[in-house]
Amino acid sequence: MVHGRVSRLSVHDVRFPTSLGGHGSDAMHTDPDYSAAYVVLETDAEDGLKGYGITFTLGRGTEVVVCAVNALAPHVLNKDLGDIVGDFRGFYRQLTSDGQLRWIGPEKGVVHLATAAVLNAVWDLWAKQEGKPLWKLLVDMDPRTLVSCIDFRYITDVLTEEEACEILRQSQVGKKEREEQMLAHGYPAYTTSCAWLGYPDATLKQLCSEALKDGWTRFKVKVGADLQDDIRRCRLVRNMIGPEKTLMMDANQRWDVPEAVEWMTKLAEFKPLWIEEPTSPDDILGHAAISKALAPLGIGVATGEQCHNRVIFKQLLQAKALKFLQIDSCRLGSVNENLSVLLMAKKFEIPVCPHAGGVGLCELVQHLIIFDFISVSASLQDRMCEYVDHLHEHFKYPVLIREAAYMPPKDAGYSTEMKEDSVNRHRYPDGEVWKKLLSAQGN
Ligand SMILES: C[C@H](O)[C@@H](O)[C@@H](O)[C@H](O)C(=O)O
Ligand SMILES: [Mg+2]
Repeated sequence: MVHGRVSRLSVHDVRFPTSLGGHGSDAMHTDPDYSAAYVVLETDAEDGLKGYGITFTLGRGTEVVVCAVNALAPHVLNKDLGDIVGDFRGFYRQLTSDGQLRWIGPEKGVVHLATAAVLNAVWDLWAKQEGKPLWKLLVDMDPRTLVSCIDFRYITDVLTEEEACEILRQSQVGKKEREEQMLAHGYPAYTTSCAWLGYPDATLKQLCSEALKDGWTRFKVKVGADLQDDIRRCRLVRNMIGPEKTLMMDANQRWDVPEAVEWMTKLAEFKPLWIEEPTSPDDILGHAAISKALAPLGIGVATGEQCHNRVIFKQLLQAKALKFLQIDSCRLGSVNENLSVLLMAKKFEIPVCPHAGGVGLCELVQHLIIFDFISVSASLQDRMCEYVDHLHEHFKYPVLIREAAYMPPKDAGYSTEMKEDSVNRHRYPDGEVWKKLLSAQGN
């Protein structure tokens, strides 16, 4: 049972110099250093368990998220864990509705990333105390308790608590079989690792042929900076993977609405399943216009990795602005808010294909999507979870990929815990890795 009072919250600025190798680069983020604001929660329970939570950042700015986490800390410190999870909706609302802090959000930007980091740590601790991996904690929870974690404010016009409960009740049928299916075969994944924008063609070719050997059948390519480059790179990848395998494209918000349509019309010959983030993540009607224009070409719009909150997802769904919905475990307000989006997607019959990669996103989001399959969507049709092959070695419970599928984690918790040594070495700016790099740069 859940027990203990939160006695300490610490937060670390942890950065990995991925920009040195062009890893993670796209048309808008040309030099990301995959980073995290990393939260550790301790309690007075004397059970040796701690809660770990991350939110993903790209390097500079992580210090700002760390500040925001510290600003939220008074809401968590000295709280009884049982009281937090016993009224999780209330606690979520307390964090996101702080009468002063909400002015610098609300439920968006830095303060929401900080909320995600803190709540991810709470979920990790809860699952650890229950001795279950997070996905299993969620799968075993009765519908009433699950929905009691969700703040339905601003979404009751499309999803009420009763409807959410009903969706979960209906999906009880066949749950056991789906859990067995996940344990045996895992959740299908696609890879983004081969075709970051900063990779030269030779690297792209080599990584693509390795991925094919490893059994990958779905590939995502970064596009959007230069049309001729895109045509060359997409042709290269399509030729290597053949006509049957799946290709996705990701523009990371590079285009205006008409530009997105024109550009994608020129890339249509490579038969992409989707174009991801064609324009500003805030432009709901723009996404709808692009979706409509590209539908006759068989190209769907995917978005969500920079979608602020459940309200924007609600409107994207209402406006028929997307064909694939990409939840993010660290941008939305943790599991609580993600649950509401999974349930809305189910209601609108839109497949969820989570955003992952970064540092730790694969570790976290696998729990959500496995839960989604078992307890909400009950379908694998048009669904897959992103995978990126970076930085897993820094995690205590790294993802396990088998035959291009995420195998359900077995360890208790939310797989958020990093190795202590990795954290120490990559702490910014005084960890060993950064001390060396910064002094080499003359800083
Ligand atoms: C800066 C990052 O690597 C992004 O390019 C990445 O999250 C990407 O959009 C993705 O879909 O994986
Ligand atoms: Mg993307």
